[in-house]
Amino acid sequence: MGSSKLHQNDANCVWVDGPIIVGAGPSGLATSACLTQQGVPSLILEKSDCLASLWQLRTYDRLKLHLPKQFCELPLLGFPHNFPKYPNKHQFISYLESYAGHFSIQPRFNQAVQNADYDHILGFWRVKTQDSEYISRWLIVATGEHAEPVIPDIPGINKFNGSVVHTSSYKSGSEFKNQRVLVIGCGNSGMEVSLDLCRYNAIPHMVVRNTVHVLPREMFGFSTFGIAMALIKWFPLWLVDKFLLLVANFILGNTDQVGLRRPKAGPIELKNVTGKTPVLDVGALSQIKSGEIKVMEGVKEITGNGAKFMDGQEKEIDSIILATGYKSNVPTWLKVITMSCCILFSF
Ligand SMILES: NC(=O)C1=CN([C@@H]2O[C@H](COP(=O)(O)OP(=O)(O)OC[C@H]3O[C@@H](n4cnc5c(N)ncnc54)[C@H](OP(=O)(O)O)[C@@H]3O)[C@@H](O)[C@H]2O)C=CC1
Ligand SMILES: O=C(O)C(=O)Cc1c[nH]c2ccccc12
Repeated sequence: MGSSKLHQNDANCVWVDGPIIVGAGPSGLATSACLTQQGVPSLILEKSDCLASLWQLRTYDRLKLHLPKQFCELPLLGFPHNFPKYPNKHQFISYLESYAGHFSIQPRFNQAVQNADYDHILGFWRVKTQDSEYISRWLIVATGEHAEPVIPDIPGINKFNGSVVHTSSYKSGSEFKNQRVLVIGCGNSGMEVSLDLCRYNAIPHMVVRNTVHVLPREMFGFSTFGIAMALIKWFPLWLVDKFLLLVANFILGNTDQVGLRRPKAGPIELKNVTGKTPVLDVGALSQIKSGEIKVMEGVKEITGNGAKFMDGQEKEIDSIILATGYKSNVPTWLKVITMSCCILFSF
């Protein structure tokens, strides 16, 4: 079974047996594998020329999963046993490639979906890419929340003389040796990139405009995420949040003192309400405490060779890294969501 049989006519119209899945990332692959196991064919349309393009093309060299492997494996086929607790990106990609191979998943690459419309009269989805129209009764959206980088409009940034890159193009601090680097954003990307920069003797200035929950990656040898997921089965959410914060303060100290103020809502409540992920500390915090990573309040303005901050400080800067996160691109191509015939998946 695996990939769908395709019926293509001269007008580049392709009839797909089974669902069309948009996106060959972890969710798309997992969905296709589960359908295959049930004897249902499917077809994955992938914008890029490879699977898991976010992982292959838009992650930095030293990236490791920050959740233990048992929380990141896909259904039906787990990680190889010799993988470490926190697989690196190369291991994760090779796992996804063998996963696709195992289930004979062959995405159609270089197919950027431009428009998906449900024909209510005929009961079909019409999914248009740059060179074909695919038709199926079912559409599965698996393009994730990280399809496009968020590039904020920061006053003066166009006049900056140095380089400006988003974290999705950042590979390693080797390109920033001895530079003063402004890292805008303090999510997991901002923290990990700042740490990587320190390892190459760059001087990161990390902009923190808001509150943030920093938690240790592990508590007493167990992953914080695993502890949180186990406790939430037995205790109310507020109590688990209180426990996590108590232990986090015990292990990390009071993060307020280094300019990382905690939100009023606890880490799990915040994730549930706003989707904001806690930062799992993999070493940046100790670099902040020792002053290697400088925490700056929000940016007011970028100048030709530096930045002015909300608190009135001014700094000379050589490069800027936007660690400002990602967004979904679904609203650009899926105009009407009919929940009964469209399923949204997120890894
Ligand atoms: N090792 C791993 O497994 C890693 C996992 N990840 C995951 O990838 C996902 C994306 O993470 P990430 O790329 O950090 O994105 P996030 O969306 O988590 O963080 C973006 C950060 O940028 C800030 N920001 C956005 N716009 C501006 C602006 N105009 N000025 C100043 N600050 C701004 C946000 O602040 P505010 O809160 O105010 O909006 C926030 O601090 C997360 O789920 C994360 O956990 C990321 C890196 C490593
Ligand atoms: O890494 C992610 O994307 C997460 O969502 C991690 C996460 C969500 N909720 C938590 C609670 C405690 C520790 C980690 C997490």
